[in-house]
Amino acid sequence: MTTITKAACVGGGVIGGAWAARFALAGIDVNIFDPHPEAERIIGEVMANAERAYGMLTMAPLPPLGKLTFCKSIQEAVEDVDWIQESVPERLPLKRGVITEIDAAARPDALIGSSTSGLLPSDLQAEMKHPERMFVAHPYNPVYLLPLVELVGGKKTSPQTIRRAEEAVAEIGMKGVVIAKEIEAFVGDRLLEALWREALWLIQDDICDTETLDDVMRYSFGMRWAQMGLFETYRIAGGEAGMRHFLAQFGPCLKWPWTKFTDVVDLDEALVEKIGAQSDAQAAGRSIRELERIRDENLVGIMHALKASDGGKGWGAGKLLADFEKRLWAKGGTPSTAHDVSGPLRLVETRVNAAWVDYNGHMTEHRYLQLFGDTSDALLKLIGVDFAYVEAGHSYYTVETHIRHLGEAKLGQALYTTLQLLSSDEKRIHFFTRIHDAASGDVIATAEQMMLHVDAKAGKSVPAPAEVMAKLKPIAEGHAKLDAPDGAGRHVGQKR
Ligand SMILES: NC(=O)C1=CN([C@@H]2O[C@H](COP(=O)(O)OP(=O)(O)OC[C@H]3O[C@@H](n4cnc5c(N)ncnc54)[C@H](O)[C@@H]3O)[C@@H](O)[C@H]2O)C=CC1
Ligand SMILES: C[N+](C)(C)CC(=O)CC(=O)[O-]
Repeated sequence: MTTITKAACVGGGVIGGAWAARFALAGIDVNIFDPHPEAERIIGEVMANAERAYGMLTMAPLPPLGKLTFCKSIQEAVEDVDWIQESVPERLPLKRGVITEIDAAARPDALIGSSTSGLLPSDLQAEMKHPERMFVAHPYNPVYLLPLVELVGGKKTSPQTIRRAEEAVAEIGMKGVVIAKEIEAFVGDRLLEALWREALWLIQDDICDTETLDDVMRYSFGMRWAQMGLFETYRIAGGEAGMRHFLAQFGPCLKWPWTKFTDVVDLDEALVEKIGAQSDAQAAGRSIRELERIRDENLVGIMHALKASDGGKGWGAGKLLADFEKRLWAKGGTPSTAHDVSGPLRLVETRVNAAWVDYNGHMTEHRYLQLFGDTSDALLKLIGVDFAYVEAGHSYYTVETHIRHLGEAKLGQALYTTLQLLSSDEKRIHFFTRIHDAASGDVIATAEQMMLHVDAKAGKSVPAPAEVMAKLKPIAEGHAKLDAPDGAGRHVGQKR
């Protein structure tokens, strides 16, 4: 299994910055080289949006955020990393020069992916000493949310490189699709170019403006394409007779004058200005960062819908997200060292991200419950109730929660949680969790909760097995010596 422990991004614009966010959110440290004087600010803003998006995307325990290091040269950025992603502007001589420089400084076993949207990998690797480890890894914007990477090898790329790349991107929640033969623009951009060319003609010929064209897409086939591609969609459109009927009915239309595919519109000054003005009007004053946030919210919603599809098994990008989360749950929260049971267990470290903040400017209610839930999940992992245990048919369910809010948590604030067992037996675990401000240690919220051990299929509580009880025992014994927490056993009510 190929995993990336450290990555480098050469070029940190729209795509390089979002690659950096994808890596960092998967817990990978990233070196960045980009000569742009404001690269750090720009990537910082992309990171903020990406963290906000992941806060909405998943409740699975993300690894600690990878560290971003801004480097002064390509050599410094790439010399000690496993994966280098080149994302400099789309010009062959520039890209080839940069990739050749990366090749000279990188470890011979490091993988080198190019974000190019259409250049041939054979052309990019032409001057490399170790071309066998170079390939196209073409992502889609925003790279931190859209999971696809087209993996395209050149004449000198080894099959092993493509296999390693496929494995490595899977580990960061992406779907590597291997393109069988190199061709300009690969698969995705060939399709997009065809659509884009036709769209430009429709604007040039005053058939519609940019907003109308976008409405035609987003209220119709745009919605379809997130969940089924062209062929699966058209199979259904063929009715009960399926694809063959569809081809018989609509195949001949391709010969009618419905498209102008062979002609490329002349993007002269007038057309550029026309599209620019229509696009400005469509944006209605929203900044690019605002539009990115709206786009991200929509994409997260779509992925959540797809995750619930096919009777809960997940579909397409939603199934991929579910599988990624399984891996995060399997890895996350697993204690690396034995816990000291002479005090409350310190279990979760986190930071308030933008998606957690409400209109009052502080962490919103349900995110407290999420943190309490993450903490009880961490306790369960500690006593052997992990993903495999749950899949085998048993689990703990929370049956009662009492939360007290004692302070506020603001955007970016570092927090940690501690958990104290109050009592336990074969069926029940009664416990008290505190959320602390990481800087001062002050308690900002507490929860008293009860969990029941259940047989999930039978839908009833049953005694936990001996191996779980054996792991629970030392914690229970240690915590039996502690004073009852202030606030335990409280109920909601006014003093009369
Ligand atoms: N923007 C998009 O929607 C997509 C772009 N791509 C591909 O990603 C690549 C980058 O495109 P964008 O990020 O959109 O461009 P961009 O213009 O936003 O970013 C390019 C960055 O490269 C930096 N740069 C220029 N020369 C450099 C050098 N010698 N070394 C290091 N950095 C250098 C620039 O300062 C800039 O920050 C292109 O190959 C493009 O085809 C791929 C998928 C989608
Ligand atoms: C416009 N583009 C060719 C750079 C687009 C892409 O390469 C993929 C995308 O994200 O649309």
